[in-house]
Amino acid sequence: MAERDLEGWTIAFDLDGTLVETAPDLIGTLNRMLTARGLPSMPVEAASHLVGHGALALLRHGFMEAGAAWDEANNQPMLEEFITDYTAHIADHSLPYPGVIESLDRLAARGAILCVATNKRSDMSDALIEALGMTRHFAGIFGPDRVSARKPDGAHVREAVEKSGGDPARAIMVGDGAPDTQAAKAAGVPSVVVSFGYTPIPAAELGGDVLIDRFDELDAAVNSLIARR
Ligand SMILES: O=C(O)COP(=O)(O)O
Ligand SMILES: [Mg+2]
Repeated sequence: MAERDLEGWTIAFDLDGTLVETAPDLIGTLNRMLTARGLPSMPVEAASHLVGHGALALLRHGFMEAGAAWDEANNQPMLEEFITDYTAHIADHSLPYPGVIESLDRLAARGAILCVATNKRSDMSDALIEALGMTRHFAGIFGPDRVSARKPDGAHVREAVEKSGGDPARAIMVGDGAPDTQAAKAAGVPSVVVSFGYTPIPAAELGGDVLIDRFDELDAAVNSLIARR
């Protein structure tokens, strides 16, 4: 039996690029919207750095990188078109990264509360996590619409932890991008950065406290952050 040494601790996870490899489906939707307008599609590897600030940012910057004009007046219909297509393809290719499920099980067995703090809208986050059979792992799933401000605002992490029944003074954020490390810092929460996500800035330069290359390194990262406290 694992010792319940993480009782009272909450671990908040980013979703896209941290728990789940979602870029193929997100960029798939972007590419269908580009090609429908006669614009060139983007290779997933070249576009994945666009993921992390929500669907509207992905669309806006994806269209601009494809050389298309972006009219802010059309934000709402473009976002709706994106959401309709993406929802229909939400788990065509998306899968949890290797070791994620085992890692979540281990942390829960050690007594930690687990939650999700993502810039993906909550309904799509719920749908993705449910499609992958991962809902049972989380005390709560918090897109920007379930908190008062989105990452990089610290309120996103703080409120996700509190609404999950945890205490921000005993919490850790795990993410792949600048919104995650900045939100964690603003919330006074230490952060673990995964090196395999979607950041345009090198993962080692995001200002996280510990960098990991694989999920089976997360237990040790959590241990070292708690020991430093
Ligand atoms: O959907 C996005 O762009 C970002 O999602 P994330 O916060 O889970 O990385
Ligand atoms: Mg992310």
